Amino acid sequence: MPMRVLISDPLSQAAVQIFKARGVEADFQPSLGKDKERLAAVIGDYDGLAIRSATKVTADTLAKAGRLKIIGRAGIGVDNVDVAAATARGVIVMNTPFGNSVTTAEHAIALMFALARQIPAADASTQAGKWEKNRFMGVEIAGKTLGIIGCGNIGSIVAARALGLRMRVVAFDPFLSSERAKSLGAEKVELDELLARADFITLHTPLTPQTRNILSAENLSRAQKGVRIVNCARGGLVDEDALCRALDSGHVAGAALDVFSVEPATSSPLFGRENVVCTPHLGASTHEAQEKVALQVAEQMADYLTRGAVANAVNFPSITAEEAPLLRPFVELGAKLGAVLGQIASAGIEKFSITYDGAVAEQKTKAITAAAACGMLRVFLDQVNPVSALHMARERGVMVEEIARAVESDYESLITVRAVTSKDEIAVSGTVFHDGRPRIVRLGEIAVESEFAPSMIYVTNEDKPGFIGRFAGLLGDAGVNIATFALGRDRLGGAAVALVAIDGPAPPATIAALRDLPGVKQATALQF
Ligand SMILES: NC(=O)c1ccc[n+]([C@@H]2O[C@H](COP(=O)([O-])OP(=O)(O)OC[C@H]3O[C@@H](n4cnc5c(N)ncnc54)[C@H](O)[C@@H]3O)[C@@H](O)[C@H]2O)c1
Ligand SMILES: O=C(O)[C@H](O)COP(=O)(O)O
Repeated sequence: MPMRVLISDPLSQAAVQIFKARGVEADFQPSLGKDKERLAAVIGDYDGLAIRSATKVTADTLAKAGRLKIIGRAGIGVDNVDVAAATARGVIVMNTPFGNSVTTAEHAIALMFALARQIPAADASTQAGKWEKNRFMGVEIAGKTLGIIGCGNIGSIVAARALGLRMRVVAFDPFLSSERAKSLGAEKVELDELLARADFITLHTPLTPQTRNILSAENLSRAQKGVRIVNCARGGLVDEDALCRALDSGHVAGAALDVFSVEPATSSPLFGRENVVCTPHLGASTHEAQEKVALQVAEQMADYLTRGAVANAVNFPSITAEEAPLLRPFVELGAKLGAVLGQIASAGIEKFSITYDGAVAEQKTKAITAAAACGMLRVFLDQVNPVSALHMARERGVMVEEIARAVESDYESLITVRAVTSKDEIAVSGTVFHDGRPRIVRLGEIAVESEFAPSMIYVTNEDKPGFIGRFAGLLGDAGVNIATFALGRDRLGGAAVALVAIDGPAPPATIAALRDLPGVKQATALQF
């Protein structure tokens, strides 16, 4: 069945062409996203959902999206998607982090000029035939200080443009290094200093618990009298009621807002003021930006749906289309090793660790770790996939640890999964040979080499004469055909393991009988 994608927001039609060219069916319904009920009614038919900011993907919507594998945001902010709920359901959420940055930075600069020269009000007055030349006295931008709150992709582009306009730039961003600030030509400052020095403040952070109301009543009062504020990032960064009061008192000389705490913003106490300029979330709305984000999101989504490549996902590590085939055998190995661990564990798993030795340590190990955790959890849970596995492990209190070491071993690449249970610690190691087929090479500390088969029996026993004959005889008497038989022991007369591939699932009665054989410590049926 071909993959199907729903485009539920007004993306450029270029996205449809890309999906088609890549063999993915695309349904272009650009206003559907605004209608929650209709979206919930149809979402179950799709493997992918391509959106902008109007479609809200809630946990309820996701609960109806049984087939959904990926949500692609043609833009930057994914705050209209319940990413935690998507992750828990194993749905990849990806965005296009750079496609509209220049356009949005340009909108911020345009809004700053609109404020400085009161262009919207002057335009309305002039077109009303008033010619009020003396009414609109502006402020020059050159020589003024611009305070940038959030100096990531868009903030840095704004900084570069502002320096070109001969402004001084100060930036507050806890994740901006002084070196990076210097290379941008900006001065890194704390928020209080920015507030005290800026003539214009522009916001470019996501909306997070830390940034919500970052321009609160208190912080607005700390800003210079006559400050002008631009918000082209997210509604909620500025306390809108406090801003109204600061505009009323004249402490804030003007504000230009592209985003609002409630959108669509069809009424607001901020509306109708001469010194307030508003646009309807137009930051990303240029032909160029929309073409870029639509093409990029369609490419990324098609790459994932058809080739397993992951780019710009906010809830999964990136894997390029070139890396995907190289990674695949290790992902398969990880999943199978995890499945062994989950099936042989005799008590609840408290900690899961995975160690990468040799060449594999250079690969995208996070994807392998996710697959291994998924393999382990799938023994206990139906609804888990590599995207949701780490979330589900954490939710169940299982600590996950990943260790990558460039050490040499007997194998070019060696992966060891280990589980600490409430009773003991168990470990399984494996590798991928040049034939691309994963193999088990160690169970605990005992070397034993075996390929994976759909049905296997795992036995640990005391190394005593006659055991193998009794074991094979019991299987023969039960009509269980042995395909391969791998044995290992730590020392003569010590602990031994057997890994037996059989043709068809092991009958439970046979496993029970195996457990009764003298010297057997554990007998477990394995399924892959
Ligand atoms: N109006 C629009 O149409 C439009 C268009 C594009 C992007 N945006 C929004 O603009 C925002 C910024 O986008 P970006 O691409 O620059 O993102 P980005 O991730 O590159 O940059 C965000 C910056 O904010 C900083 N930050 C985070 N928490 C902070 C805090 N508490 N205080 C100060 N700084 C903090 C981060 O360190 C980062 O450098 C996003 O929310 C995005 O959704 C809006
Ligand atoms: O985060 C973004 O990319 C912007 O808010 C753009 O939103 P839009 O795609 O709805 O214009």
